[in-house]
Amino acid sequence: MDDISSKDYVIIDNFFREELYSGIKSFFLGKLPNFKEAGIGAHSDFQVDAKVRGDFTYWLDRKRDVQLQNYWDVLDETILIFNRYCYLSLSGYEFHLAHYPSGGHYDKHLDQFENRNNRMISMIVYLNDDWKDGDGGELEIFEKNGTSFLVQPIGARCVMFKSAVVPHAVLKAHKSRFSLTGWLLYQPSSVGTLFV
Ligand SMILES: O=C(O)CCC(=O)C(=O)O
Ligand SMILES: [Fe+2]
Repeated sequence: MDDISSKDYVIIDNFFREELYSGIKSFFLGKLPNFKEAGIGAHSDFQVDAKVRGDFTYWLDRKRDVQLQNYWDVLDETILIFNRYCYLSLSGYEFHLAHYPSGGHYDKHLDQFENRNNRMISMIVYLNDDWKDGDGGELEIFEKNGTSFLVQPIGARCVMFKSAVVPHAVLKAHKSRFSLTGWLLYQPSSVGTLFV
């Protein structure tokens, strides 16, 4: 929490215990046939542009995806911690599973949309069991001082950052890259309307 206040981001390894990790991973693999090509922007701005991003996503729904109950519990706890220690007023979230096939990437961007700024915290947990140097797919985080650094998408690693101020990119993956990515919102996502 101190890191996200001072540096705008935080990286936490082993964010999920083993059992939760494998539950989420098998849920992910089961849903793979239902993933859709991801777009950029919200509302009418929504567009699919493979030049900008090359991932496929599956939006989660707490009521429908009850197999993820333990994950929803972790999320509730995370939101409570942010509200208590960082004085945020988070009251909702939106999450999707993401699959970058080999060759997939995401150009440098911010996670807040121009016409919808309720995304406060971006939260990514990687689901890649044996990611190695050379597999690509690193998350590049751009810091305030103009430098950037790379984060390997290794299993159970969680990256959180302030959605409005931390530019980031996903470098080209050289094999399938899996993640659970979402945003903690200061209003429920229905206010800004979801896209699929
Ligand atoms: O998967 C990642 O490392 C980042 C994904 C991302 O930037 C996004 O979905 O907005
Ligand atoms: Fe992003």
